Amino acid sequence: MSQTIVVKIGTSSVTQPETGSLAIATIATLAETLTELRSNGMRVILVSSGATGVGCERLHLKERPRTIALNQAVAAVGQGRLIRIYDDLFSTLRQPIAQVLLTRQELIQRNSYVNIYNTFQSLLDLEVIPIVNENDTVAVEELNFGDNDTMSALVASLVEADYLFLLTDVDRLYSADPRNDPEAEPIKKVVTRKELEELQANAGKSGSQWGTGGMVTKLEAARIATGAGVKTVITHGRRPQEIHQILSGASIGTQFEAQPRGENARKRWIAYSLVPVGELYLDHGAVKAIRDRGKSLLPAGITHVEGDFQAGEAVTLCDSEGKEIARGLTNYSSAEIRQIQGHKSEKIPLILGYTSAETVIHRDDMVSVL
Ligand SMILES: Nc1ncnc2c1ncn2[C@@H]1O[C@H](COP(=O)(O)OP(=O)(O)O)[C@@H](O)[C@H]1O
Ligand SMILES: N[C@@H](CCC(=O)OP(=O)(O)O)C(=O)O
Repeated sequence: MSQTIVVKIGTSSVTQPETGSLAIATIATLAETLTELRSNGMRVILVSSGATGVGCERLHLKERPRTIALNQAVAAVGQGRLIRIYDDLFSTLRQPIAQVLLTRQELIQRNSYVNIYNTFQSLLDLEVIPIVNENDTVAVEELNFGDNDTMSALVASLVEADYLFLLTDVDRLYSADPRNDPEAEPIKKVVTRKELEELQANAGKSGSQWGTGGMVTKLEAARIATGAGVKTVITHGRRPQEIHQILSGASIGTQFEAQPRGENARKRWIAYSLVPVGELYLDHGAVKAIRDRGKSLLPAGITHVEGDFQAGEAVTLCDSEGKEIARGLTNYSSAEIRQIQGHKSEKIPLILGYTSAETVIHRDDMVSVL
């Protein structure tokens, strides 16, 4: 079976830091590298940022737009220009590409998530390189990604990629932001979940002027991707050709080992793509049953409900101290759960006048925190 690789390139790499104009040499080398990988039989997806940055340059704006409407308008200007450059370069190399614009909303909806999966498979079977970006022009504020790091990890999980490359404007992750701290130590390898969580706890929040995420979102992307069995590498975007050496085992960038791809695809969708809209607080017995024995959640173990949600939406399950232990899709709305919490399942028809399910969350619809 051929390998699948997802390469994400940030605004800081597709544009010139001084002028904001397109970094043509970088994009050309990236196109050559990805075309070579494709010709070697790999399935390749490119996630490219830059719509807003390129739109700003086209419209002579000196900084990123501060209002949503302006950002959406500027991204619409830049995206066309960006894809045109990619199409020109890849066409010269006789490599067909496709533009795929996604929103978080579509990755939350199970049916559109499955549709996106099928579309990617068809494009990859056709030996096309899909070029993905967030559909900034229609994304709503409460549910946008903002940066493409998280989205590229969800795409890598969706297609069960072997590798995710996060190309940025530093050569790897450091113990602190190297722009501000000359003593920052390079980090070459991250092997365990615990090491990754410690890095996440220490990560600074600053990014470059045009990028949005900084290292915080790259570490979150690494958590999602490695949890889905995808090896993840943070490396310099100005040298895309190094992807070849990394695939041959060279120690370049920061390399995160993949965890075993344990959960099935639907459970990964619940764990990473959904955005929980409420919280259920559980008593000690329910926490133990779920965490240690993988049981379903019954109304008897619920002590408190936060938020307003409908049946079928995603919620977080918390212990009595508010620590998340799992998340899942609820069979009842928040209003119904407030009535049945603390009661045995056989009381549900007496209280509500009907029963939708014995469980509030069935174990098939639940994942423990990864
Ligand atoms: N611990 C760190 N190690 C490396 N870079 C860091 C770290 N913390 C913050 N950064 C900053 O993150 C920036 C890259 O993030 P960002 O600008 O969002 O890039 P991109 O546009 O590629 O997504 C770097 O220029 C660097 O200044
Ligand atoms: N979708 C947006 C991504 C914004 C952005 O700057 O992202 P990144 O450079 O990946 O931190 C765009 O194309 O402008």
